[in-house]
Amino acid sequence: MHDAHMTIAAVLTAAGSGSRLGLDLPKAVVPVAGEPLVAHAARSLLAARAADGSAIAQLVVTAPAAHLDAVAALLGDVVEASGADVRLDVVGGGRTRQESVAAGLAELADDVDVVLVHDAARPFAPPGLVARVVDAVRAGHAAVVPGLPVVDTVKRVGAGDATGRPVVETVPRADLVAVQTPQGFDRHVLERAHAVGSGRGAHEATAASDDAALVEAAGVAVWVVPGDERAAKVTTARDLLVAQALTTGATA
Ligand SMILES: Nc1ccn([C@@H]2O[C@H](COP(=O)(O)OP(=O)(O)OP(=O)(O)O)[C@@H](O)[C@H]2O)c(=O)n1
Ligand SMILES: C[C@](O)(CO)[C@H](O)COP(=O)(O)O
Repeated sequence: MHDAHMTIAAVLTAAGSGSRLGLDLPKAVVPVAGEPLVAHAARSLLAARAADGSAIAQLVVTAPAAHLDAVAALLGDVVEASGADVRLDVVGGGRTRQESVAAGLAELADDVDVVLVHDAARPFAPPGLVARVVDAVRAGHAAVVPGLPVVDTVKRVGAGDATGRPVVETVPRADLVAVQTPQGFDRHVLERAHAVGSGRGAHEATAASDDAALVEAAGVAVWVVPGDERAAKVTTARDLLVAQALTTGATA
């Protein structure tokens, strides 16, 4: 894990439908500031430089089946504009995010040692955050996630009725973080975690909502580094309005 010549790849998940956003287009190809979310996310990944100056060498994008060619053309332009020598692969996604990441991992080049997994739905994760995650993996942590403190009071609730649910307890929040992407991994740790957890991936009810959960379930420690508010996820129509406002400088 301390080899200065490790090769970095990123799996950029963009194959979701965006059902909570509720538009006709898949979420990753919805434009903000004139460009689809997936293009913004890819540009940020490619702009990142680790402490030793290294950058992402392979970008694997998971895309909706009906948009494979369009996403490949779009991301080809982003890679070309970056001026970097980057291998680009675009693959069809799976039924869940977990399956999509697994499909992306299957495309990794042999010499890749460090894998980032990032959501196109987090289009404005700054390059500095990407670098922070890579540097922590290189420092010896096999699994690294960015996390932000939880600002609301958090309560566990029980089964209720049509009017609401009863509080079971107030959860102490000092030790809680809200986890973002990109998440960074030793390649073999992530591949093994996906292999162990593959039986969960077919259905949303059982699939892991992030890759670190699969690594935890495989018994490997996960390390948290400071997250960044700019890496917020676009999930709902309101999130999209906020992203549009922040990129144009307007108030939301
Ligand atoms: N089968 C899937 C589902 C999700 N994703 C990606 O995983 C990221 C996080 O998922 P989420 O925000 O839940 O996206 P959607 O599944 O598109 O949204 P929704 O749950 O509202 O349908 C997104 O970049 C999304 O494109 C994916 O690649 N393949
Ligand atoms: C991976 C993730 O973005 C980390 O916060 C999140 O788990 C995705 O969750 P979703 O249920 O797919 O929105």
